Amino acid sequence: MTQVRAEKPVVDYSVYLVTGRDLLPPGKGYLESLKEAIEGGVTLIQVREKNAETSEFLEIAQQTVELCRSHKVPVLINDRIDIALASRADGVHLGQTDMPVPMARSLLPPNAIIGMTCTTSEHVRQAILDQVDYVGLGAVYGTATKDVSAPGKIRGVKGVREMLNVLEGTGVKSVAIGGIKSTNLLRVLHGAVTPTGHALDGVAVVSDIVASSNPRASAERLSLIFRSWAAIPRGSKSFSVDGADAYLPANVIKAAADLVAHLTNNVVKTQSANATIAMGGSPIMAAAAQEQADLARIPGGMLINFGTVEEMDGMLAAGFNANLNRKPVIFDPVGIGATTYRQNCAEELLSKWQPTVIKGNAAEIGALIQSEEVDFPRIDGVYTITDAHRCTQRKVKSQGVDSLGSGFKDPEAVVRSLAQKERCIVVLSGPIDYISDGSTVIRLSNGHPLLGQITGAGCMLGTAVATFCGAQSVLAERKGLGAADGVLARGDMLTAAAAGVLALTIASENAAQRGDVHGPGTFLPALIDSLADLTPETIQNMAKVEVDVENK
Ligand SMILES: Cc1ncc(COP(=O)(O)OP(=O)(O)O)c(N)n1
Ligand SMILES: Cc1nc(C(=O)O)sc1CCOP(=O)(O)O
Repeated sequence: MTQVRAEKPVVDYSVYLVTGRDLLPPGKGYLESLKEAIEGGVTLIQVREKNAETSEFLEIAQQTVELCRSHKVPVLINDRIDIALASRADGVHLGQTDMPVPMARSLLPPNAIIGMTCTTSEHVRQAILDQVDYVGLGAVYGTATKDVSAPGKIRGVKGVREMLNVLEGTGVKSVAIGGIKSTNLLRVLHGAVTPTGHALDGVAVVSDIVASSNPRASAERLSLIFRSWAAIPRGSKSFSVDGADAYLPANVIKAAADLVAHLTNNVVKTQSANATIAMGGSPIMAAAAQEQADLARIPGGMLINFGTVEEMDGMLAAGFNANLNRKPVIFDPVGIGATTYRQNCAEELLSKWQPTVIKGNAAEIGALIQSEEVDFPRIDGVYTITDAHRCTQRKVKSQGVDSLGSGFKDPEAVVRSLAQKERCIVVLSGPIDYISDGSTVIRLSNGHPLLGQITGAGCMLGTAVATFCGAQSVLAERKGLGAADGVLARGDMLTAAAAGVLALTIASENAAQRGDVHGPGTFLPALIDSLADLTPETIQNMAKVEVDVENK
């Protein structure tokens, strides 16, 4: 341990490599791999030796410290205070069953870095009391590097976010660990942010670097993603809002023949495909998991509508690959309130990928909020959602895939809250449509009652949002806007979601006015016609828009 330093070193936790010699590819030396990883951008090293005898562990630790000193990268030792002291490392990482932090602190020099593994919020609270320097939060995902199969060990991105909430205002740093790779890093970083903007200080990885035959390139990828993400100011808006005009169709573009991939239910496939074409998009109904990687490379939007919940593998792969390629993902959790199975599926999907937009009716949005808040009681298929802050009761019923009842007492608060929690745009459909990014709420009052008399109108709304978000992201990319790798979808997705809702609801008003429309049967084809006839000017003239910006 270097005794001369009186103050704690400033540690960059961003790309934290935990070693694992057993994972090295054949022919790759430990120190060779480490050096390349450091050159690629690793900022902190932990020597983790689960099978070595003390003498071997010490030798490895000493060699690591020597190499890392010359690169000015701090070294921590997993579990063993004695090895940390003997190798003059910068500190230790302790697990829940290792030596208690106060005892470790009393043995180590005052400037030693101490990190602690946390799997629950309670662990985090204790770590704060113990004044650790940082916490390792996980496991985020399953991993072959360590046995995390015990119940509750895999926390997902939401679990990490929950633990981050506890850290707010404490100054204790945090990294996430477990199954993190360059392919899911951006999704982890984006999802693990609290409503006030508190985010991870870094990510800890083993296999993504150690098992690589090119650890320099692997570290560079992780480092680039982390830095691009960190460069985006959290809490800042990607747009400025002066009033409703900001959402009117100077911004409302017609989709320019970009691909809109649909994983949608069998009931609405034909009409959703026709609606997409009418809006200028190019639909593909593609549900197989095996084709999602190819599809995601084509610019446009990705709609995941689980109306008939049959293709879970396809939906898991679709969102994951869309995130990977920065394509907007529109999630329509049709009928999620109807069965526990659907709720579990939504939970699984949202832990695997980050939606850009969640679109649902009152029952669907209510069910999603309920699954976020454990103390929302569910009573006989009626969701009684108690807002702990306001002590009000709101009731939204779910029956089949339709919502009953009048919706929420405070829809603005609901969409804001869900958007903040899920870190995406939320569209709550109904007689008035509410759209929020967690701060701004847009209210749109267009639409016609005939929309409620045809099947799949809600699904077509999802299609319209996906078409406009897809087109917006393609245009943003073409203009070179927001091309940083740190964003999951390029372009102003709030405006695009509003544009999609306006397109369908205004088209419904125009269709209903036609002389040849006598009821739902004649309304549906007229609606497709009206979508095809829409112009930005029509939307501009007919849109009923109000915007509410939250002043924090
Ligand atoms: C950064 C980081 N976080 C968590 C762990 C896990 O530590 P622990 O719980 O002590 O388990 P083992 O690593 O000892 O198996 C870690 N090592 N690093
Ligand atoms: C060492 C470790 N600790 C974990 C925890 O959850 O506490 S997961 C883990 C292994 C992480 O390895 P990889 O990056 O290869 O998935």
